[in-house]
Amino acid sequence: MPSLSNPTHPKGVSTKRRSLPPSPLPPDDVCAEINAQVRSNAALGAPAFDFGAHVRTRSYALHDFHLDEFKVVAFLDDGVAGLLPETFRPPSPCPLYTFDIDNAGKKGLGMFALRNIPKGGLILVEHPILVVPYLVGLTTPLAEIYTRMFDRLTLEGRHELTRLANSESRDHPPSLEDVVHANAIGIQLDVPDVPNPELATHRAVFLNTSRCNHSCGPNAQWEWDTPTLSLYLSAVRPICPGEEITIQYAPSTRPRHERQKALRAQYGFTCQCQWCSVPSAEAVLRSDGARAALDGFWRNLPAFEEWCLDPTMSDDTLIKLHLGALEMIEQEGLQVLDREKHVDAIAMCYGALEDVERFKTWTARVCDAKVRENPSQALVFSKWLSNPMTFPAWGWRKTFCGSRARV
Ligand SMILES: C[S@@+](CC[C@H](N)C(=O)[O-])C[C@H]1O[C@@H](n2cnc3c(N)ncnc32)[C@H](O)[C@@H]1O
Repeated sequence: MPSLSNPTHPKGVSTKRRSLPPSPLPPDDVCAEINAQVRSNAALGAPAFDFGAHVRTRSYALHDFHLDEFKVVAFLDDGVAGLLPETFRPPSPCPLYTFDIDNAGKKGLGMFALRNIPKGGLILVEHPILVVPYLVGLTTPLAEIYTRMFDRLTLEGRHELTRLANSESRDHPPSLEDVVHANAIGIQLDVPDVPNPELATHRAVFLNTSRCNHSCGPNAQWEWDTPTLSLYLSAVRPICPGEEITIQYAPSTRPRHERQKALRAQYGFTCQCQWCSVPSAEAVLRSDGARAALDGFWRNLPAFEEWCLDPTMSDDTLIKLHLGALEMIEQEGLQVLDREKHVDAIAMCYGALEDVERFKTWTARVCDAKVRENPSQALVFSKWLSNPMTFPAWGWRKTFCGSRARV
């Protein structure tokens, strides 16, 4: 694991600009196919993408970033490279001895916890070894670009990179392109505000995080941080020593058959996670139902203000819905879905019902959760905790719908 503790790092030296010549315009059918793929991919956020214009306006260069002892090689659009900070800030210190890489059975290798990791606990902080655009707007073969990148890595970096998993393609020996595709994590870099900008999504390969297998009920999540050029991996629920540390490669609220289809199409494997291996058709139905309900939860939920004003809804309508969501999150291992929003909403409902005791219980839970991630918000909630009547919606439901049975 590289040490990440030095002060600031120079941005790194890029090689000559336009290290690859601009491409001729690709054939119409190629453009149409890529346009259809990119436009329909909600995660890329580019519904009007135009590959022809993309290729015409792209100019790339290779960059080396020397961060402490670690070398990052990036192939970047010039506009994107120009938006990177002049110096990268040092990331938070990396916790020691949180994980090991070990055998994960049919999934190959995996990452396993070496000690108890609390919910929200940092598991690892890591720079990528390679960064490439999600879609390279050049007709230069990708293999050529990857070879150039590979040649710039340190000996140790090359060794580690080639030991990562390959995609499951059986029809040719694994190439660097296979390794990148099997191991890349989609990070977002800033793009210039110009017509036909580069896509913000980039593929980044990490020597440790790329060992995390996928789970449809993952116990960890990552966050990308451009100012430090690093990824932060943290636990979304408590993790025990020996437990495998997993992340999600694709959103996990779709039904099982759709999740499996997407993972096969995008990554070439059949998911073996515990949530895909439930024992019976009934269990699959139950799981799919819960995931569908969570997927549409916020879209289908009556607004808090509407509930406060509408006497035809019962006092516990929203509370029951949020408690149900919390139960489904536990059942499906979907703590990645921000359960705190439900806790927050339940506290608000009790405030609107002037239920001091329950308002305090749930607000205390909100405070606990926010202390780490948003201390200034935690302060506001702790003010409401010590004096519930300062909560802005205090008694709204009671005022508008009259006094009703407590829930
Ligand atoms: C990013 S790598 C993860 C680490 C990998 N297992 C290794 O040995 O280095 C992705 C590959 O791991 C395997 N994998 C990850 N999650 C899996 C899962 N839930 N079920 C089956 N295989 C999985 C697949 O072979 C996939 O192509």
